[in-house]
Amino acid sequence: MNLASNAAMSVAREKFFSGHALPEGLVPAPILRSWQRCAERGLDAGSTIRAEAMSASELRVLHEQNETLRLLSRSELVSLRTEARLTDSVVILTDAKGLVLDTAGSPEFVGQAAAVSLRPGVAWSEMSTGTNAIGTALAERRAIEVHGAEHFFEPHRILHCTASPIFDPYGKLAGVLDMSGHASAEHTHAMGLVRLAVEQIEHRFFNRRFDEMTVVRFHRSADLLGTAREGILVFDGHRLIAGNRRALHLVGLDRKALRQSSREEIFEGAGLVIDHGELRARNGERYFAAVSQPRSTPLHIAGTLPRVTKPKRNAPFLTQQTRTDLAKAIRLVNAQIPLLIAGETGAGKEVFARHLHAQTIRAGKPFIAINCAALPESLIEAELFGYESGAFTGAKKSGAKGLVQQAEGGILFLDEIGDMPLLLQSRLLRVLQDKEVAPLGGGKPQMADFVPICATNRNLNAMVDAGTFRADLYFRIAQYTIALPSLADMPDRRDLVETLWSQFAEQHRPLTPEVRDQLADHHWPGNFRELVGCLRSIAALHDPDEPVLASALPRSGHPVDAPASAINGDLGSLTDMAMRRAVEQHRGNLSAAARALGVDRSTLYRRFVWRDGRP
Ligand SMILES: Nc1ncnc2c1ncn2[C@@H]1O[C@H](COP(=O)(O)OP(=O)(O)OP(=O)(O)O)[C@@H](O)[C@H]1O
Repeated sequence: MNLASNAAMSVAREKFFSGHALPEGLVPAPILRSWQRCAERGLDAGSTIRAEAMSASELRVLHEQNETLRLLSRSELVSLRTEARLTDSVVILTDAKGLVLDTAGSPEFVGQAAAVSLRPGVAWSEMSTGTNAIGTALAERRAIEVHGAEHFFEPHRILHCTASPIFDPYGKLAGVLDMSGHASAEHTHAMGLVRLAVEQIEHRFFNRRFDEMTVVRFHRSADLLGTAREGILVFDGHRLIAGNRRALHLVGLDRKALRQSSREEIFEGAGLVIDHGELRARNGERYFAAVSQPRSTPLHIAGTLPRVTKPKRNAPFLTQQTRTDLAKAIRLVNAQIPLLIAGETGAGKEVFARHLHAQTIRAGKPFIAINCAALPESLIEAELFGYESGAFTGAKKSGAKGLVQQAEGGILFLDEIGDMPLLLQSRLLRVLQDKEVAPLGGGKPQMADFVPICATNRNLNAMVDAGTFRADLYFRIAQYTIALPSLADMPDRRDLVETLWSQFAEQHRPLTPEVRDQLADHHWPGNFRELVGCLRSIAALHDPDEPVLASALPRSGHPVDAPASAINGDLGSLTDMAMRRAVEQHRGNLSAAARALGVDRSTLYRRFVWRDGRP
């Protein structure tokens, strides 16, 4: 700031703080609005600022509450740190209330910044710290620079701060990224750098959990699709639920439209048509577009967006303990620490692992599941590590990528790890140790970046003692073990039955307390798999308006009284009947029958192929 503007600022402050007049035209409008807000709240520019710092344990809680934001911002903080060191500045990440989470940058300036309380745990909202880039960006909900004496409080005159709010995909404030340096230095690029970094962070938020939505991504250049420069709109059925700045700008909307506007309004309103990978606007502008549909809906790009109904993918039922375990597991996976999930069959080990994956920083990357018990021993090695052309008789000419390589950047879920043959255990151990994998047939080793999550329903410790499981592999994969409870050990089974029923039979009448209690008290050796299968079958066999009678439920030795056709037998036969009916209707096509019933194909296999020996 030059001498003339310094003088103008002195006049402006004098006018404003003496209460004589509003210094309109002498200070930028957003700064003046901020001064007014501060004055209205009774802040006194001449008083000393009391910055209340947090205790170490309070700061730990704050960090935990903002774990996702911190993770998604980490690489931006690291890359801006270099720039900050060059300009003798500091980069600051705050939460949505302006509480400082992390700082990085020039060690000298970090020291000086700490003297004016720019340190973790301190609040930089306008109401606590007066006009400043963090607080004012939050209040104005836009990027802002606050220079020297534009700060409300005198001691902050030494600062030049640039900040931008960070929004999550749903338009909610998630935090602020700020760069602060000496007011006397040049900060020409600060605004550009902060904006770019925030764009990256906001884009990273979209990598998470939109599998079940229709996501439209577009950009003028095909090369920039998939980068932070693309526009993104996310639809849940017909409703616009998420979007980034670029996309909202193109369709002439702001964040307030999220959750309010429908796909038809937006596309018709802006005259947009999606056709063969292109998004065309009424004014003739063309964009390259990629549309991803909910996982189970076939891809369809031509014409306007297809109508899709959202398939049901309910959040799993978790006990209080499992929720606590999940929070820990997210942190461990983010720190690349292998996990072991132990639990009886059907206790939900894979469901838990998938739910966990969706909440880690690897969410946008693959989740590759392999059941070590289901693959013939001779194939596991090739399946896991891939092979070069001609590696063995029957190998594909082109060779094949192994599951380990397919899991690149994501999670490799090794189910029934106790069933992995000893020889392969050594190979897996080497891959985990070296973080490198060489395809069969003498292929060149390649770096592998994945986090292994193993699952077992066997006692691996006992297997180690018996010499059937390698101790060194056990220590490697079981750095942290999560034990999922069997249904019999769950404290809140009534709640569980009600929740699952409302998910799988939402059209049906609620269960009566008597029926619910009987289901909750029943012993389910197949755990969730069995209970869920049973509830689905009951729902399939009952008219939604018909109450489920207690007599239709399992009680040892009690006949099952199903509606329409009386079946004698226990709950198993009720389930069997629904399954057989579905298999017949789909002429023996197990995949189609499983889809219709909403169960895994493996469930039908288990019941028909393994038990009866034929479908
Ligand atoms: N927490 C849960 N909430 C609701 N349903 C669940 C939950 N966990 C599992 N299920 C249901 O049970 C079925 C089996 O779960 P999953 O395959 O995760 O079990 P598992 O422990 O991996 O079994 P296995 O040891 O036999 O491989 C799922 O398809 C789902 O329908």
